[in-house]
Amino acid sequence: MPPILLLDLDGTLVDSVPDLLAALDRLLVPLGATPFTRAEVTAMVGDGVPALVSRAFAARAMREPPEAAAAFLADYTPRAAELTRPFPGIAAMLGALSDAGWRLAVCTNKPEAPARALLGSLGLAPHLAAIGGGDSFPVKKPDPRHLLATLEAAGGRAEAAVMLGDHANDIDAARGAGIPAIFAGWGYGPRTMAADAPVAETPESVPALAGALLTAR
Ligand SMILES: O=C(O)COP(=O)(O)O
Ligand SMILES: [Mg+2]
Repeated sequence: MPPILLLDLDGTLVDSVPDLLAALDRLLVPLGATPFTRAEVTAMVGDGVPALVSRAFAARAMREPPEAAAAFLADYTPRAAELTRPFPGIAAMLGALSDAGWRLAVCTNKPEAPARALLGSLGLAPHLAAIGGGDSFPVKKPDPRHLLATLEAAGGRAEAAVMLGDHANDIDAARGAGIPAIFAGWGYGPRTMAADAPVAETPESVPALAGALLTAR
C-alpha cells in the first residue's frame, strides 16, 4: 500500500481567486454590485460555491436569487482555467512526490465538475488517483468523511495518508480522520488556521515534511 497525499485545491495547488472573482463580477455587477477585490474574494473561499455566492451577495447587502449558485456554476465551470494557474513550484512538488512513491488525490470543497475541468486544463489530472469534490459525497470538509471517501476512491488508507491544505477546514477534517496535516503557508488561509499543524512555507518543502510525518506515526 503506497503512502497517499491528500491535496486541497483552491489556495493550495492553484491560485483560483482570479477566475472566482471574475465569475462573481459577471454575476453580480449586472445586478448593481460594485466589483469585488482580490482580498475580499480570498476571504470568501473555502466552504464551496454555494457559500461563496451567498457571501458575495451578503457583502453587497443584496438579496440572493434562488438560482444564483447554479448560475454561477454554469458560467464558472467552463471558464475555471482562464486566469487560474498552479502556484509556483506545484508541478515540481507533484513530480517529486510521485518519484518518492506517493499516490496523490485531490480533496476539495470546489464542486467536482469545475475541479475536474480545472485540473484537466492545467495538466495536473494525470498525477491524481482520485478527485473528491465538494458535491462528490454527501459531506464535505471539515467533515472527516470527505477525506476518508476520497482516500477510498484513490485506493489509500488513513494509516498511510497525509493531508496538505490552506484552510481550517483542511486541518480540522484531517484531525477528525486521524490523518496528519501540513498547512500550505503560501495559500489563502491566515496562519491562525494552521492551529498545531506544521506550516510548509513553499511547495518545495512538502515532500520532506510529508515523509517525516509519515514515518513519525
Ligand atoms: O471551493 C472552495 O471554496 C474551496 O475549495 P478548496 O477546498 O479546494 O480550498
Ligand atoms: Mg483551499
